[in-house]
Amino acid sequence: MRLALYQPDIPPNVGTLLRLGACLGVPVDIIEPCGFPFGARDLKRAVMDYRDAADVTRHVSFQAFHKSIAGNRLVLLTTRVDAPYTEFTFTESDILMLGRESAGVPDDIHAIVDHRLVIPMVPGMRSINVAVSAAMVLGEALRQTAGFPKIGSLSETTGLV
Ligand SMILES: C[S@@+](CC[C@H](N)C(=O)[O-])C[C@H]1O[C@@H](n2cnc3c(N)ncnc32)[C@H](O)[C@@H]1O
Repeated sequence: MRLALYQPDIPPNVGTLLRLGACLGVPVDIIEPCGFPFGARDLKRAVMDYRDAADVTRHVSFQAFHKSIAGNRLVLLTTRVDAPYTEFTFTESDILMLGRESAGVPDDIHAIVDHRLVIPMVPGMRSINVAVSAAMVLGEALRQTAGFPKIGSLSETTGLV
């Protein structure tokens, strides 16, 4: 399982997602251009010292990213479909892609992904925060594929939170 962030706009969201990936052992792909310098202070504040544990790959473009994942299913989380993620069968090699906070993904990318899933919302609500969306769906995907780290396999805690 991997997470992919399409041209993220908001540094604290990226920091939160890198921390999530570090804690769950899930690599994160960043599809550039980001809407901020990658070393932004508020990204560092959100990722804290989990940055070194995060497995991050930055791609210069969607095309470069797409080429690098050939053979894996690209699963887009989007508000524009009516296929709930709770009814989807995930596989270990799936890549869960999140759209940019301001605009999701463009139509051409929406059209070429392998699967599109929604987190069902109350009518009239626009969208859920991107990091919260990722956490919800990643949790279900890891549960289905027995992909969570094993309890007891984690290294000793540092005393930091
Ligand atoms: C703030 S939302 C972007 C909203 C944007 N207007 C759109 O239509 O995608 C950022 C990203 O979070 C994810 N997201 C937010 N709410 C979601 C939902 N209910 N179902 C699936 N993905 C969601 C999507 O990947 C989305 O592109």
